Amino acid sequence: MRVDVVTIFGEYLQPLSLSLIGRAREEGLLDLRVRDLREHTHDRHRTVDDTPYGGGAGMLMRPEPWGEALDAVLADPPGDARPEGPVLLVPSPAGEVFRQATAVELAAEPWLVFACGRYEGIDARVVEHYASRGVRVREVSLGDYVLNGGEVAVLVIVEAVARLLPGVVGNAASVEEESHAAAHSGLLEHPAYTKPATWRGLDVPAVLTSGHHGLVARWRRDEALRRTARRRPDIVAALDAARCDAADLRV
Ligand SMILES: N#Cc1c(-c2ccc3ccn(Cc4ccncc4)c3c2)n[nH]c1N
Repeated sequence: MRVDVVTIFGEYLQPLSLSLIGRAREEGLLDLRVRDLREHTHDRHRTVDDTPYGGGAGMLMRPEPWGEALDAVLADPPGDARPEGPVLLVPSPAGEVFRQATAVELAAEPWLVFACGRYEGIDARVVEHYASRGVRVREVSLGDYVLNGGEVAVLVIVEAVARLLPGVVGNAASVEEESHAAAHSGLLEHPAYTKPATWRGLDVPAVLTSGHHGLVARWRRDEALRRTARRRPDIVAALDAARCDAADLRV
């Protein structure tokens, strides 16, 4: 997978050189390229922002540098790019919420491009322009809280997507068994334990040392349901609704 990131704070993305994602880059599973938006400014102060039309607090990012930067990225496609080009991801507090299902979708793409805004965001015509040119543009949000820019979202999204690529996470089965994984029917993960069997007076649940795989599976499922019901009633409600829909289809 090729990933291009346009940003004014490239050093924010240095964590993507570490650990599993760093190794994936070294092994050629992930080709991550960070590009400096300021290279597409032409004034002495390398200005990327200006005041918002209509007034309001803060500054917005000017469209011209973004147009030049994104045109340059799109003019340099990877060999396996789809005919329809990349998915252009624009982190934004007003975006669709990024979920595991989004990560699964994006992991099937050969090329992702991120436009990392700062200040109060990017002039809206940038998204409008590239969408009108047929680029698949998605404004995405990490959730209902406010960050200072898009770089943190890129760290999260690149890690969530890259770890789904074959060969990135050593034990592919563990990826399948995690919280929110489809194989787990979207439930939260059950509690997990390792040695010692007793730690500070706390014992590992006896069923897990029983050697009875059926009972272990049942206990894990029950614990996942219990934890999900307690912490994420929204997931339980969505699963119930989906089950009702499926039942309606069977009538
Ligand atoms: N993804 C994501 C986000 C962001 C986010 C993303 C990109 C930018 C660019 C600039 N800002 C700052 C800003 C802009 C407008 N309103 C308030 C703050 C950003 C925030 N905030 N919260 C999330 N979940």
